[in-house]
Amino acid sequence: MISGSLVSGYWVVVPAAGVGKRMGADRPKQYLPLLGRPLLSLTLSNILTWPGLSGIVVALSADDVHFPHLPEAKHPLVHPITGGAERADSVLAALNFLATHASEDTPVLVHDAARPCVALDDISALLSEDVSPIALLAQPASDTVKLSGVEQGCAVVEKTLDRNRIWLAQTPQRAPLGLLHSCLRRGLEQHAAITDESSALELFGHSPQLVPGRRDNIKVTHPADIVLAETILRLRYAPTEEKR
Ligand SMILES: Nc1ccn([C@@H]2O[C@H](COP(=O)(O)OP(=O)(O)OP(=O)(O)O)[C@@H](O)[C@H]2O)c(=O)n1
Ligand SMILES: C[C@](O)(CO)[C@H](O)COP(=O)(O)O
Repeated sequence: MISGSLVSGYWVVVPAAGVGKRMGADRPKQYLPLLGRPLLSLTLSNILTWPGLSGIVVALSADDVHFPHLPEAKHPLVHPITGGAERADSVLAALNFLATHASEDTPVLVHDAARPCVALDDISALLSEDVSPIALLAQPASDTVKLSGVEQGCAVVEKTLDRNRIWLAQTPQRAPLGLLHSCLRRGLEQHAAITDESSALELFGHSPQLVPGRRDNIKVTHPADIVLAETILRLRYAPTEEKR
């Protein structure tokens, strides 16, 4: 149960400039059909329902020819920009744009285009005034977690980790615009390995709050994830009687 009011006036950055190597499809995975609609269209239309949204900056590949055909491309709150070589570069490009359009204390949520299933109750949890201004959705580990080593070319167990301290990071990840912009820019200048916004903030001593997220906020990465995401969305939006 979410207590307290929700943060409003935030912007959402959507990194959508990837090529989807692990998907191995005939087009970037963000344009593959889910329930008959391009994945990115589902994610953007989901975000456009979030309360208190000021705008969306979507980072696209320089050679993206699909985006203009999405209905959301014409939405006044959606601002396309050109992304970069890696996800972090795309997020930085979006923050460079935002820095000329919003104040440094504006809350920013970064959400993967590849996560169309994020639920509104998770967004409300992340936007709660009770939550730290630097926070991320994450799934507490429910399986036993192994740290791997290599022996004779095979992955072997090096040790079992305490799963009570293991969380699988999701998105959105939230931070004030100026802080995230500075940490990401400086982290990339230092050639640090930055695979999410939290890791850029951690580089400079920040400890983002972990907000428990639903297991069905999956990142569509491999071919099997398409059917899984469609099943999640069908169950999410099916009429009540069909959910039994
Ligand atoms: N240069 C990049 C690389 C990735 N992304 C985005 O970051 C999100 C998460 O990245 P991932 O799931 O790895 O997507 P891809 O990089 O496309 O996948 P792959 O690694 O299989 O190529 C995706 O929405 C992707 O479009 C991006 O904006 N810019
Ligand atoms: C940001 C992220 O979704 C958190 O789990 C993940 O790091 C993205 O990784 P990817 O390799 O860019 O998909």
